[in-house]
Amino acid sequence: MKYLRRTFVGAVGQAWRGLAAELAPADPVSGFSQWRAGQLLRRVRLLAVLLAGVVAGGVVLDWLLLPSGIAGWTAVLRVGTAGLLLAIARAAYRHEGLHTAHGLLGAAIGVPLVVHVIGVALALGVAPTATVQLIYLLPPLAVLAVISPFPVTLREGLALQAPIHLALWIGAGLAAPALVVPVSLAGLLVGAAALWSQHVQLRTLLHYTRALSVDPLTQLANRRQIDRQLQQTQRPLSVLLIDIDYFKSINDTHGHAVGDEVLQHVADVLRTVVRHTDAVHPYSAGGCPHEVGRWGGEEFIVIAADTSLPGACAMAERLRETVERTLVASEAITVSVTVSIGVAECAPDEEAQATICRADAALYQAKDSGRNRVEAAA
Ligand SMILES: Nc1nc2c(ncn2[C@@H]2O[C@H](COP(=O)(O)OP(=O)(O)OP(=O)(O)O)[C@@H](O)[C@H]2O)c(=O)[nH]1
Repeated sequence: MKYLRRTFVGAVGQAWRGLAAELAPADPVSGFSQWRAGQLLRRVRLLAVLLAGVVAGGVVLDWLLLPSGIAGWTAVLRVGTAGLLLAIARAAYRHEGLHTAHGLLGAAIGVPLVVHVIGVALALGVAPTATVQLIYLLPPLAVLAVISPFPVTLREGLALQAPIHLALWIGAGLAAPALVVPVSLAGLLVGAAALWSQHVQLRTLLHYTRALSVDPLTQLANRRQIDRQLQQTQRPLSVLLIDIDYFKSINDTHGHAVGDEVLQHVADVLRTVVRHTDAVHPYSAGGCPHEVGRWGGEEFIVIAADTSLPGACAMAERLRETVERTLVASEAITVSVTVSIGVAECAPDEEAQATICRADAALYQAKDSGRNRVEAAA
C-alpha cells in the first residue's frame, strides 16, 4: 500500500510539476499559446487517467475491506466516486481541445468533490479504515483548491478573474488564469463555474459579464444586479430610494455632461458613506454587505442588509447630509445638489418589490414635503 501510494504521489507530482512548468511563463490574462495548450491537454489527460485509476482502486478497496452491505457514508463515497470518475472521463476523452466547455471541468468536479468531502468528514469520525478512504480521497482534495474563488462568486453573484491554484498537497504551485462566473437558473444563483482556456478571451468575457451587472456611468450595481441581490439578501433588510432633487434643471442649466458628473458625484458619496457604515456596523456573519445601485435615471437604491427601519433612516440622513455638504466641481463651475430619500423596512413575508413600492411612496412624500429630506414608509 505504501509503495502504491509513493508511486502514485511520485507520478502525479511529476505530472503536476510539468504542468506548473508549462504554465509558469504564461500571460496572466490571455492564457497560453496553442503549443502550451496542447502540452497542457496531454498533461491533464495523464493526470485524469492517474486519478481515475486511483479512485477505481479505492472503490475496489472499499468493497474488499469494508463489511458488506454498508450503506451510509460508504454509499456517499461511492456515489461521489462514480461522479468523479464521470467528470474525469468526460474531461479526458470527450474534448479534443481546450475550450470553454472543457473549462467547466472545475464545476463538473466540484459536485462530486463536495460529496467526497462530506464522506471524509464522516469517515474520519467513524471508520477504522478511514486511511484507506483517504488514499483515494487525496487526489480530489488536491483539486479542492480549484474551487477556492467560488465562494466569492457565489456570495456576490459576480464574475471574478482569479488565479486558480492547483496542487495543494504535492507542493508544486500553479496559478492558472481563470474566470469564475456565476451560474444562474431562472434568475436564481445556483452555482459557479471556472472557465480557463486559450480560446476564451478572459478580458472580454470579464468585461461582458461585468456589463451585465454594473452601470457604466456610475460603476454602481445596475437594476438587474440589485434585483438579484434582493433575492439573496437575508431578512431583516431595509431599502433606501434616493432621488436627486431638480435634476432636470441641472441638466437644462449646465448641460448633460455636468448632469452626468453630478450623477457620478452622488454615486461616489453613496458608495463612500455606505461602505463606511459597513465598517462601523459590520454586517452579520455570513450575511450580505449593504448594496448600492443605480435604480434608473437620477434615482439610486441602497439595500441595507440586516438593518431595521431606525438604522436605515439614520443611514439615509447621513447620506442626505453628506450630499448636501459637498459641492460638485466641474471645470469653471460648482454645482450644489440635494437628494430626497424614501426608506422602508421589509416586513416579514413581504416581497422585496412591495418594500420598494413603499419606499417609492415615501420618496414621493419627501418630494411633496419640500425635498432634501428623508421620509420613512408607514
Ligand atoms: N445627464 C443625465 N441626465 C439624465 C440621465 N438619466 C436621466 N436623466 C435626466 O434626469 C431628469 C429627471 O428629471 P425629473 O424626473 O423631471 O426629475 P427632477 O428634475 O429631478 O425633479 P424632482 O425629482 O421632482 O426633484 C430628466 O431630465 C432626464 O433626462 C443620465 O444618465 N444623465
